[in-house]
Amino acid sequence: MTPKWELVSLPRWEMTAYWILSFSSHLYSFYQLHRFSKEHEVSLDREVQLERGFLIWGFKKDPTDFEWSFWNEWAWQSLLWSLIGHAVVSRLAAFFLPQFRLAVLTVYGILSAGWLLGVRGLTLLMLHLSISLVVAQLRSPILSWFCSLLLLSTLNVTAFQDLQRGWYTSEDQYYLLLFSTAVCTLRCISFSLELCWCPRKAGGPNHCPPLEVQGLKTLIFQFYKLTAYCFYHPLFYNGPILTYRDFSEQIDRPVCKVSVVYVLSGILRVCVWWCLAEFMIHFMYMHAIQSNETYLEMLPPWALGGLALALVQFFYVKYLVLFGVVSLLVRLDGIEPPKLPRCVSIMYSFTGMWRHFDVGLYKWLIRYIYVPLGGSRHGVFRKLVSTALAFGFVCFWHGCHDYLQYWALLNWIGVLVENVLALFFSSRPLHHIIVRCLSPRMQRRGLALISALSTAFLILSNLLFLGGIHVGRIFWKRLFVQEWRPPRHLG
Ligand SMILES: CCCCCCCCCCCCCCCC(=O)SCCNC(=O)CCNC(=O)[C@H](O)C(C)(C)COP(=O)(O)OP(=O)(O)OC[C@H]1O[C@@H](n2cnc3c(N)ncnc32)[C@H](O)[C@@H]1OP(=O)(O)O
Repeated sequence: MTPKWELVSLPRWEMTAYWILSFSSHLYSFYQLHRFSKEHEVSLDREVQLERGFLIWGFKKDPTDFEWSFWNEWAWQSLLWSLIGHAVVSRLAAFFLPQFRLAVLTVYGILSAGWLLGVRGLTLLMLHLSISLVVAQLRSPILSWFCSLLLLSTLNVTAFQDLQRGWYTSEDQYYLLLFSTAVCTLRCISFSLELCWCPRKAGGPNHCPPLEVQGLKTLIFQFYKLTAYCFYHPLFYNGPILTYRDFSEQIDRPVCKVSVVYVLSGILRVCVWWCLAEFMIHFMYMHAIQSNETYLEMLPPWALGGLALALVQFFYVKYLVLFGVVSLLVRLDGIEPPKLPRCVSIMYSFTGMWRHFDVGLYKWLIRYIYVPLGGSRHGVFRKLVSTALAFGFVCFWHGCHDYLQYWALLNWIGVLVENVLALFFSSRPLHHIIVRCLSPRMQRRGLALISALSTAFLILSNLLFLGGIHVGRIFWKRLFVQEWRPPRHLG
């Protein structure tokens, strides 16, 4: 058996010192980025049209984070009201028609989706669902996968994109359809694979709702279940993703009694996160700056660090808001949502990052890709392949752009290097030497030192995801190449 590392805690004064150092360097680098934003406000305004700010008096606001502006606009326009409507309908149905609650929620979900996506958008989604269900009748996971990937790839075909754009008066409506179709595909994959595996499972009726009996009646019943799962309103547009198994096990539970304090504290928490995200884009124009290479080259070192931190922190706070709102509603329906993302500033490894950031997607990837391909229990080669295909799928699902391919490759390498290092340091002779030469506290400090390297590459790879290739390239050049070169003597 490989020996295990036991990590002890460090003295309290030392931990306090690290927290203070980390916190103050965050704040100082944000302040430097703020100064840079203010100094270049006029030219940034000319380039990206900063908006009139409202949160802090006299400040402008950087509106160039597409996802944030997009969901905020939809939220105020309609989504907030339809989500509140869902909560009311769900409560009323639980009270007056408990046995038909799922049917009521399904009708509500379909009507809400149709209201925003139109009849043609709704028909497209129903077509995806029907095709997936028909293929799943063959009970072949490979065929189901093939069909889902084919459906997913249609989202990137220009002719289909143009056709769908033509259905709407605004680009935003098209994007709403695109996002909901992409998330729906994940649900279709989940449903189809559960259906394929169902007959083989010994789980009994709890784990295996009556999907395995053949016949038209069953097919209609399955379609109803799939529609209820895909059109469940709180999770419909943007997730987080729940597997069909988790959804079907929990949706029939009686809705929980709501304490007003619980709801109000949940709403308050989301409002605080929303204000924090808005504060960040009023205080620092990080998205406008990252879109222009000249600014990236000009940024002083602290402001450059501040930019990287601000980009990843903003992404985290954004997802606290987006997932936080729907998680609150989902919990009121008696369903346990995936945990919210963990703060990115306390992440120090690739492995940990993906376990704790989008927990719903992680569980989905583990259940439908990683474990079926062997995962970590069938040798190194299977682990290499399973990890590659997990990242490969995420890259494909996001559209397979070139910067996503680099992101997936770097993350794959990152996860593998961490696994190799963990094996290396746990190997008997080395473990023995380390335990003899280093005190438990020094072992922990050593791990922290190694993790610093991992963290640096983790930030770099995710900057590629958030900003594209040019951002990754300039950060690589400025932080990893230039900063480590010995200074040249003049004269
Ligand atoms: C100071 C500032 C720092 C900032 C820091 C930067 C942060 C910057 C953030 C910005 C964020 C931007 C960008 C985000 C944008 C997206 O959110 S998109 C991202 C979507 N997510 C991904 O792409 C992640 C893809 N990768 C993964 O999900 C995981 O790495 C993988 C590939 C599944 C591997 O997971 P893993 O946990 O390493 O796998 P492993 O431990 O081997 O196995 C997991 C479990 O399965 C079990 N298992 C494995 N194989 C088997 C088997 N054959 N049979 C049964 N069970 C098995 C294991 O026992 C284990 O069980 P538990 O220990 O959990 O009980």
